[in-house]
Amino acid sequence: MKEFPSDIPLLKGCTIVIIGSNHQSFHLLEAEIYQLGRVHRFTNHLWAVNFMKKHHPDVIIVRNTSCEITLYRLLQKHLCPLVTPTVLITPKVEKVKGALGWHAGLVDVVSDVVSSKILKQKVVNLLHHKLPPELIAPCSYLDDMTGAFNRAVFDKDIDRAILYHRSSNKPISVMLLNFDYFCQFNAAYGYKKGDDTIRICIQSMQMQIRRPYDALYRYDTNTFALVAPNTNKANGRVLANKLLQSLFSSQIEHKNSPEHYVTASIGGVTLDTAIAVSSADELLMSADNALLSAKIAGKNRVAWL
Ligand SMILES: Nc1nc2c(ncn2[C@@H]2O[C@H](COP(=O)(O)OP(=O)(O)OP(=O)(O)O)[C@@H](O)[C@H]2O)c(=O)[nH]1
Repeated sequence: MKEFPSDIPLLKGCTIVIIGSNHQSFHLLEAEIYQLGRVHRFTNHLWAVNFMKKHHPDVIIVRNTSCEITLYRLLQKHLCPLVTPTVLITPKVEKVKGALGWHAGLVDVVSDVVSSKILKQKVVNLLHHKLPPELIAPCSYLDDMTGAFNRAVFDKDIDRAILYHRSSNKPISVMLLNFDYFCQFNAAYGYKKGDDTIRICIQSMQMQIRRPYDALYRYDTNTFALVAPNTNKANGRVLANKLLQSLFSSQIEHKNSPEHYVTASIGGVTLDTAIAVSSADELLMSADNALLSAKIAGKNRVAWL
């Protein structure tokens, strides 16, 4: 078998993420991968997802005997389709092959009895065929300023969330969060400080969002959307209040706000059996109306429809 030399410039500095249990037999299998570039290994898939949001890997290898499908769904949710080639190593190749993931960047499913040399060669081939960055850039899925998912991802996810609700009957809470008195903030501290403040606030809110399928998106300028599947109205309100509480307790000075600190308002709506909406637009209009009620009622609060 002809091998690509692994020291050619293309492979230098590549980033490979391996996700999966930390068993000794896997170390043997993965040993050759470590020669290819910077390898980051995670046993916790959420840590891996957080890492990958910041440092876009060139290849992902998922290795987990018990829950490949759950793990893969999670990757599918958090990573932009087709951007990062993903190889799944599993004892159940045939089962997984027919299941899912192909449209989301999965390029190969290999058995866990594959040899380490073949695995390495597969990864090298992927690195060679990876799209150049200028072609990948338009597929970006994160908002550059805050690291939240961007509007394009939101538009797809909200439609998917509504379909999921229809087929499962499980509730979905959707919130719109808008910073208060932000025009005055910019006027007092400058636009650059305004940008930095939005970034810090959103990053600290991300820490409060613990459930893996909850996601935060930049919806429009200084408005952010949170979609929380399997979350009823009561729990949605709890989460919204937790976010506002954490923002307020950060005590970021805002001398032109009556609260003296940066605050935000949230409008929420829960899609459940009591509410029938025909489209994402209708759902978002309800969340927007709730946001307006929170603003009219005095800001720094949650209003729910
Ligand atoms: N620094 C900064 N400012 C932004 C950004 N996006 C929007 N803004 C500013 O936010 C202000 C608009 O926010 P609005 O929510 O419409 O109005 P507001 O002044 O916050 O008033 P309320 O929402 O009623 O409290 C404008 O001054 C925008 O320039 C951004 O990315 N960075």
